Amino acid sequence: MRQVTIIGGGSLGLLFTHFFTERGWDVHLVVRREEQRESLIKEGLTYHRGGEVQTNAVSVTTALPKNREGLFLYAMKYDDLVPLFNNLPQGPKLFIQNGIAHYDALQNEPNCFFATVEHGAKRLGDVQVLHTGEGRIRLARAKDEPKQGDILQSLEELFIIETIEPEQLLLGKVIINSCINPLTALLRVPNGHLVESISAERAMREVYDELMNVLPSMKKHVPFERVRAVCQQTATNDSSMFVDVQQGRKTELDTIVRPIIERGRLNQIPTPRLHMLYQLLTSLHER
Ligand SMILES: NC(=O)C1=CN([C@@H]2O[C@H](COP(=O)(O)OP(=O)(O)OC[C@H]3O[C@@H](n4cnc5c(N)ncnc54)[C@H](OP(=O)(O)O)[C@@H]3O)[C@@H](O)[C@H]2O)C=CC1
Ligand SMILES: CC(C)(CO)C(=O)C(=O)O
Repeated sequence: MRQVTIIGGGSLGLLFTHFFTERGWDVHLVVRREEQRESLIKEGLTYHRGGEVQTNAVSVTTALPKNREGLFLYAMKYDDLVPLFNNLPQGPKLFIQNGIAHYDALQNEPNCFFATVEHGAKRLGDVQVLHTGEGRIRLARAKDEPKQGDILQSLEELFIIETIEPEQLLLGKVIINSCINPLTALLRVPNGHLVESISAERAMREVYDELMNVLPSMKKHVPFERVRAVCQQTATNDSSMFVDVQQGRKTELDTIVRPIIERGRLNQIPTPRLHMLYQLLTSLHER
């Protein structure tokens, strides 16, 4: 049977637990808190989508079980992933975080795969997840990567497996997130505002142009029109960074914006706008 171990029982971890369970996989979830483990054992995991509600039993522990085979899917945020870098299992590992700092750290590690998730999910407490938006799950398989035939093939029912460098795939999302997330978080507006206000759109364009100075080869993959389209398609959504700010949580700036500033610094390309956005948002949780 196809086995997957999902580490992290937050919004995406619970969504993927549901996705794999309903496709008949042997799923095991690793959560951080005993309280969440007990609730999941007692109540199962409930998935909500529109009017649809499904509850399934979950196999769950607070520590990574020994002797699990198959895929290990890491579903926590970047900051919580960093302490695990030195203790990753040997088998195939899949990372679905936004941003790119995890790729920068793990790119030379064997058996690591990287995906971007365009679905939206919101955890409703410890045992319920709301599927807020459908989208693609794109998994990068580099051209020169040794064949991981079985494991990648078995993911095809859920993921789009693309022959693309993981860095290019992740940068595509980083560009969109860098244009939209910091500005919406600072202005405290939903995504649509960035194309509804002339001045906000100009500011977003300036951020985009600065990103393209650092990543010129990405312009053809993510033209400015694509960023505008995401703002329009998600017009009423609050970006994840705006939600983090509303809830007083640390944002994902260190994996979304900071790696671009670093790439600029390495190539002597100034990034004053990104630097300013980074400083302003960082200051919010330094109080
Ligand atoms: N939510 C979404 O719609 C989307 C999210 N993403 C990306 O996916 C990543 C995860 O986001 P999301 O699911 O929303 O985040 P959440 O904050 O909802 O969930 C993260 C979960 O990881 C758990 N966790 C942290 N450290 C560990 C650990 N060492 N062992 C086990 N569990 C751990 C947390 O536990 P605890 O509950 O105890 O804090 C929490 O439940 C982010 O990079 C995000 O940007 C990408 C696309 C869409
Ligand atoms: C695409 C976007 C901006 C949608 O809100 C997103 O991924 C996020 O909020 O992090």
